[in-house]
Amino acid sequence: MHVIDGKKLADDIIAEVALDVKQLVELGKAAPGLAVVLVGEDPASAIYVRNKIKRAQQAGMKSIEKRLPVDCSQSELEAVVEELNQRHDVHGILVQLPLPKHLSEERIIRLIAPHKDVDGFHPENVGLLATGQASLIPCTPLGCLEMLKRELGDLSGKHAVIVGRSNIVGKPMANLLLQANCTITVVHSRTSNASSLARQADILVAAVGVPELIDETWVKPGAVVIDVGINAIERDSKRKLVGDVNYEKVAPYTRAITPVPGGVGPMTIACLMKNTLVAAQHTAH
Ligand SMILES: Nc1nc(=O)c2c([nH]1)NC[C@@H]1CN(c3ccc(C(=O)N[C@@H](CCC(=O)O)C(=O)O)cc3)C=[N+]21
Repeated sequence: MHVIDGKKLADDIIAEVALDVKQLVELGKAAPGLAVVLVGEDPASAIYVRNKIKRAQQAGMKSIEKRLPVDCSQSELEAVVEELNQRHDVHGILVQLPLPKHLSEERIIRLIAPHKDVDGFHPENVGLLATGQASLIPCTPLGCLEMLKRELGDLSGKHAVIVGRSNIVGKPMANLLLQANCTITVVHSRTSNASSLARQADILVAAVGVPELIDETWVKPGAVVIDVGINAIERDSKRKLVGDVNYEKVAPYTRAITPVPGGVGPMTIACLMKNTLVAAQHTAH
């Protein structure tokens, strides 16, 4: 068994991106700009945004933050996105999700210019991914794929079981792995025999947001386990981050496993920087 070091891999990717950014700038182009839109103040997003700002700096990118009050209106938020769509110094736009209940995520995502949609959530990018065409690919699944390829090389013929069917992880993960010639099973809350299906997996991706749901009864010995969950829980009156996988119980049976923290999280941010670089490379400015 070995632990996949997402932090180290993310550091390597950021260093590569930084070199490419330097080249762009030497060619007389503007440094890639990444805009993050935050509605309201939630402590978990605060950590995420802080990490993104730090990584953008390391990569030599320009980082722009737009903060809106939790009670802002749909049209106020739309005006911010429209302004960012127009700005030549902004190559990537990320609207932090989830949005407060009174705002429509679908309408906001549709409004983001597809070539600036570094989350890969716009229906145009979703459709391109589903049909195997180049696109901006959601950061978390992209980071997971990178770790899987480094671990296993060619993924052809592997059986991947994905736990969770969200638009931001489960569904794009299934499409990406299908593209990589895996056989895909997606299990979710209505699946009757989820753990026995999971036990057939060569690759198990957990993305449900239920702390430590996956124990050793879900895992075939020698499987590669990717834990996407980042759940803040309280244990022994201390705040702690745990994944969707019960790491202590599962790790001994795996070929390789990602830890939480230090696994998928840092890779998500590294892929966000990579997507922003790609978006900048594809524009004339
Ligand atoms: N439009 C949108 N796109 C997102 O990608 C998105 C989002 N909204 N909303 C919130 C979630 C959450 N998310 C995280 C990414 C990295 C870490 C991360 O870097 N975690 C580190 C550090 C944790 C820590 O510092 O304590 C780790 O797991 O090691 C965490 C959380 C992206 N999200």
